Amino acid sequence: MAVYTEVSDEELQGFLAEYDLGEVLAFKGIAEGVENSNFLLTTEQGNFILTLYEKRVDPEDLPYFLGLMEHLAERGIACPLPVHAHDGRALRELAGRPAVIISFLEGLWPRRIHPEHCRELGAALARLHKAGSDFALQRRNALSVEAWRPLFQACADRAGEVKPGLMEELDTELAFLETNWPSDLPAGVIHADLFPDNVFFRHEKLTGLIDFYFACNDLLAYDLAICLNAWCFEPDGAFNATKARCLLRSYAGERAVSRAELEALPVLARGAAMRFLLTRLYDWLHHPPGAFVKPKDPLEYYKKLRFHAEVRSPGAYGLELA
Ligand SMILES: Nc1ncnc2c1ncn2[C@@H]1O[C@H](COP(=O)(O)OP(=O)(O)OP(=O)(O)O)[C@@H](O)[C@H]1O
Ligand SMILES: N[C@@H](CCO)C(=O)O
Repeated sequence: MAVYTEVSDEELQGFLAEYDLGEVLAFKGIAEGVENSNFLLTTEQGNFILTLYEKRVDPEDLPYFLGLMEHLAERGIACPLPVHAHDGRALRELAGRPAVIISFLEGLWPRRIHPEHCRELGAALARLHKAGSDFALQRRNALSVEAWRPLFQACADRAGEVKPGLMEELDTELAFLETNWPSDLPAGVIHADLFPDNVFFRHEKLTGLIDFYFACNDLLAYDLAICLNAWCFEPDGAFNATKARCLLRSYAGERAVSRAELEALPVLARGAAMRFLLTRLYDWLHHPPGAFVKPKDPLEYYKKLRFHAEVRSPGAYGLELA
């Protein structure tokens, strides 16, 4: 479960004295999530999430993530809003960690994806991209194509434990991606990790987007490719063209997708698969024995990578070139 740092009652009381949230009614750790420690905090003012940022979040990036949530929320995107303390600051410290209280979003993430979820997601992603277009801060994508070879090298000597011959195959694939990665497509703020567990729904209507801690400036269509991988494959590995069509068409209904973006979709989806394959492989090979967070399956993303490598035309994803 994702509570790496415990917070004592005294620490919590001292911390909350800086805010106008009233008395604490309940406080408990949240099991989901793997990166940070999250707590559900209920006060006289309602429900909130208290997050303590753990080692993998660079504190220098926090003003970008928090500023982005504020920027998007002000423009009508259903995302958490950081709560400011008396001194005006949202980013503070608790139990030796950078800490923030954010607003609580209603809804549940979907355990079984229906085409309607993908339709809702496509429109929300496009709105997020449009709302991010005038966000003033910049953050480079630290997990884009230049980062993949160092990650690959950090796994190279043990990847055969996961699948014989995997490294040889990934080496060839990486060389292809490094040569063919597009750079001249529309760019802006992307979420970069919009998996089902980061999107809340009620009765198939999208109610919120969370976890902006990989957000950065990169190609907008790359975000679409990440969602295609995370939402449009079945648990048995089969690609679901209906879900992809729903996702892409509803995205395109909100933000026009250029011909160049569509043509680049197969390579972007290969790259998106490589990114999550490598981070999962790294975590699989490097997680401490007995750690309570179960690493995610890297081979799920190997199968997605193989699928996209065979795609000859973006029509396979259900959007035709104009
Ligand atoms: N604003 C929010 N409103 C309601 N619930 C939230 C909110 N933020 C986080 N949660 C809850 O906390 C859980 C973990 O949050 P989050 O995904 O941000 O964690 P994380 O540690 O960054 O994990 P990961 O990057 O692995 O998804 C979510 O699954 C959700 O249950
Ligand atoms: N969404 C990521 C993990 C958290 O960032 C994955 O499924 O590999």
